[in-house]
Amino acid sequence: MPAEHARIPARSADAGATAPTQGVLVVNLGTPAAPTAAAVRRYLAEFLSDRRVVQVPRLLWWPLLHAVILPLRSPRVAKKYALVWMDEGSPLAVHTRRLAAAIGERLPGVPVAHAMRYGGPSIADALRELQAQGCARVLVLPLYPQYSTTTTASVADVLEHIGRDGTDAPALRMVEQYATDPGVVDALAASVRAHWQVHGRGERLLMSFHGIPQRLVDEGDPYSAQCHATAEALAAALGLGHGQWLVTFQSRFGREQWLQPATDATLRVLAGAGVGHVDVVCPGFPADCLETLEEIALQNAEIFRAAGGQALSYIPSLNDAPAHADALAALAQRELDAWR
Ligand SMILES: C=CC1=C(C)c2cc3[nH]c(cc4nc(cc5[nH]c(cc1n2)c(C)c5CCC(=O)O)C(CCC(=O)O)=C4C)c(C)c3C=C
Ligand SMILES: [Fe+2]
Ligand SMILES: [Fe+2]
Repeated sequence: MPAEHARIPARSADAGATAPTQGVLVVNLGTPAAPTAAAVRRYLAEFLSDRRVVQVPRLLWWPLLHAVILPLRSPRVAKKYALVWMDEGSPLAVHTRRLAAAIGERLPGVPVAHAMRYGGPSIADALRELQAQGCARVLVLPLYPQYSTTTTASVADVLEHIGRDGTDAPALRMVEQYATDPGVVDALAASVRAHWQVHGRGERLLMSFHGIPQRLVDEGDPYSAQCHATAEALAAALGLGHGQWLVTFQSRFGREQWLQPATDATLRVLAGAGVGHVDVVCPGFPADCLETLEEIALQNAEIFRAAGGQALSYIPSLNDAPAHADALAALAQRELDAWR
């Protein structure tokens, strides 16, 4: 299934006869610059001010965010970041940077950059950089395999603004989703099999995706359906039968009903039912981050053990694995070829 893409108008759409130089911009969510309360607060302030992420009316949300949520949450979350921080920085930043470089190695003659939706490097700066390298057209590849209004559409918002604000910018297209891209699904399946070879096979494979409010799905957000499509494709590639795998949703934020079933509650149920070993893979996270390394591999592993389970085995994200870079470079190349 080809990745869908949206055309985003840009002022400087090229009209020349020679093929314009094409570039690729890999975009991820963003992450704090340091595992400190101050840096986490700056990051969360930008992230949680995005109307795509929190839809509470601003008059209510702004005071609640700045007077309650940021002061309470930032120091607590900073301690979690500190547990998974790498020598070169936040895992999300490190893996995104490495993956973009690996994609670039596979696309000779095509400049490849990376950017973050929140924090830096900014999408605007990265596009200026690609333009300075001669790119008249840039394919934007958000590292969100499943489309959501909370994530992908927020990247599109930024691109639309850049296309409209009158500044000279490359022509832009965006990959909207690649939930069942065969190359990525095969890379995921190979990574699960490799993990089983080294660590043995758990009694269940739990596929845990980041949640969103159920209300958004009711309003038409295709995210949940695409998570299930990814999971079905991965289960098929692994030859898993009914009962051997489950889809769950993690990282709930706020008091609203989020997508069900929840990863932590499911782990408690499995442990209570006598399941000793579970494997957890997070196919919605192309790069390891706080939500995989701390929430799943540390916190949920502890929840599972405390509920009577023996071991939760976390299968890392694909990160800059060669098969992952191969698949995303091939996806980008197909999109670039179709844009000639
Ligand atoms: C699959 C991608 C993601 C979706 C969909 C998503 C929705 C979403 N997230 C929040 C709130 C938070 N998410 C946080 C961290 C975080 N989220 C994603 C991805 C998706 N989020 C990633 C990759 C990360 C990790 C970032 C990192 O630095 O490693 C956080 C920050 C951590 C915390 O304070 O707990 C928040 C907050 C909402 C509200 C939402 C949908 C409405
Ligand atoms: Fe999130
Ligand atoms: Fe979380």
